[in-house]
Order: sequence, then C-alpha cells, then structure tokens
Amino acid sequence: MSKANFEALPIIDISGLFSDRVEDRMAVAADLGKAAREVGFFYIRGHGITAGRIAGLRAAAADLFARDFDWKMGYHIGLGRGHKGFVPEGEEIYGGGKPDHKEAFDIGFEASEDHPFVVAGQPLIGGNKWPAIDGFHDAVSSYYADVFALGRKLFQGFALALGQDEHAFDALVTCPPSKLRLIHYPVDPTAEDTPGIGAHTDYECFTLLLADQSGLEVLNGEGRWIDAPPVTIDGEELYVINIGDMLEIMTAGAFVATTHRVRKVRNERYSFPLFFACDYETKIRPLPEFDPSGAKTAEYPDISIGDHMWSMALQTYRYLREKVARGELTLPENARSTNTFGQFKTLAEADRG
Ligand SMILES: O=C(O)CCC(=O)C(=O)O
Ligand SMILES: [Fe+2]
Repeated sequence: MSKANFEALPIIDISGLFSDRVEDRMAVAADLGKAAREVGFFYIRGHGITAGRIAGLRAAAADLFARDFDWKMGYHIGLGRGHKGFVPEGEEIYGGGKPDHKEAFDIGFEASEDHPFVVAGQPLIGGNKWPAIDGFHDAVSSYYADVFALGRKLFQGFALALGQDEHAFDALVTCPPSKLRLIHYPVDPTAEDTPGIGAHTDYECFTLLLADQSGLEVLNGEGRWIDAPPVTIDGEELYVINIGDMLEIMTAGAFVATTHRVRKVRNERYSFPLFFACDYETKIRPLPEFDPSGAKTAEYPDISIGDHMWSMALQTYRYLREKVARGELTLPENARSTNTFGQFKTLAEADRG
C-alpha cells in the first residue's frame, strides 16, 4: 500500500492552516496530501498547542500511573458503559500476538447521559471516569479540547487535500468516539522480545501523537521499520500524525493507513495519541472522485466508523473478548478481522498472488 520506500518522515509546517488567506491553507493541504499519499506518517510543526498544556498533561499522566495498581483498577475500562478508563497491562492483544507491555488510561469525547448518542446506546460514547486526582480533570480536559480543535483544523486541511470543500467533513464530527489515550510503557530490563505495542494500523481517520522517548516505528514499502522518535524544533514539540483506516477507505487506498508498532521499551516511556474519528454512525465509503466506477467501493465492507472501531475493540480487549465468547456481546455485521488495512492488506493480497 505504501508506495514510497521512505527512510525518514516528512515535517510539515501547518501554521498556514490558521491563515485567513486560502492560498496559505491550500499550500499546507498540498503538503498534507503528498505526505499522506507517499508515507502516511509525518510530523507537524506550527500546531499552536502550548508547551504549558503539554506539560500539564504529562504531569497528570505521571501522577496517575504512579498510583497503586488496585486504585487504578477502580477505574477499569470495563466498569460501567462507554469503554473508557484504565487499561491494565495484558488487557490488549493485537491479532492474537503477545499482549502489549503497557498500561493506558482512555479519555473520550465527553458526552452527557442525556446526549442522543448515549440514549441511542452507541457503544464507545458516554461520560469519562475522571480519576480523583487534584488538577487531573482540568489539565487533561483542556488538553483534550486543544488537541481536538487541532484535529478539526487538520481534517479541514485533509478535505482540501482531497479536493473537497474545506468544511465538507465538519458536520461529521459532533460527538465522536475519539479517544485520547494516556499510555505508560514501564521499563522492564528482563523483557527481551516483548513489544510495547504490536504492529497495527489505527482504526480512525488519523491520529495526533506526542511521545517523550523513541520506540515508535513505522513500516515502509520495503518492509523495513523506520524510527519515528520525538522531535523538537525551536522549542516546539512536533506531533506525529498518521493516517488511519477510515481515511484509507475514503481515498480508496490513495492515502495510506501505515502500519506501526512500539518496539520493546528500554526507557520508561509516555505517549499520548488522540484518535480523530467521525461520529459513530458515519458510513465511510470511498469519495466518488477516488472511485469513479464504484469498483473499489464494493471491496470495502459497508460499515460505520463506530462499528469498525467497536469491532476492533471487541477483538482486542480481553474483557470484551470474554463477553463475546460468553455471548453477551456480538460483533457488528460486516466486522472485519484485525490487521486488514495498510501493509497488512498489501501483504494479504501478495499471499493470494
Ligand atoms: O506509543 C506510541 O508511540 C504509539 C501508540 C499507538 O500506536 C497506539 O496507541 O495506537
Ligand atoms: Fe497506533
């Protein structure tokens, strides 16, 4: 799927997206489109998120993960509804491989109990489990708001890059199943071959990630893993942006949902991805310009973004797999198995000849 055998990831200055001049926004969109087509992974600078916001998030995460395991389990992701909260090590397993060597805390787009999507019973939507830590809610919810606003801006850039009206996708994002994950990879000097996170693509439209240590690796078109270490330029920490499954579908494969992983962790590591999604019921299909004959559309299952995300969760979280095995939950119709996008798709096609 990835055409370019890239050796390093592009850096795009996105400050032009905030300009009043459409030419400036178009120029950034052209860079975004090129990087999304050729690599599927890139850094952005000029993003406008303040160092103070990021520092607040880091301090909140460090405070949280330092707490007792039993205390954190009081916020377990499986308690209540909405699939948010603490994810202990071993809870997530990608594609039947080894459990990840990480713990996480998932914060969602805050939805009140009387929000129509909650009332409609959409999985993944609901209130957050805010841990009882002074300052945590303020630091994390204000970071969420800022990074989500940046995501909206980037989505407008992608709309332009796809030849759409700049605001074509705005109405698709009102109360989406978009998670901010706080991830902590503890050091384990004895872990010889345990991945931090096994190889995968992200399920949503795109991801905005900050990490404090190297370890993230991206698969290029030759099957080699390329480092995506944290980068700071002129005091600004750059975000890593990667294309997810949904933008791959919308572009019928022109944009690449690039496979990535976190190699075994030698230093304690924190990372913070925000998975930018459309509302749960949004049906994701190739845009007509990318599939004039409709042939490619027929290759993709007819599924909403939320059902795709939920079916991936049902297949990777231990507590959800157990519920499926007990018959308490079922996979949505047209659910795909895991690992069918990005280079996984290309490899499967190569296997089939
Ligand atoms: O920790 C990282 O750098 C990557 C995390 C990731 O790929 C994910 O959570 O989907
Ligand atoms: Fe990921």
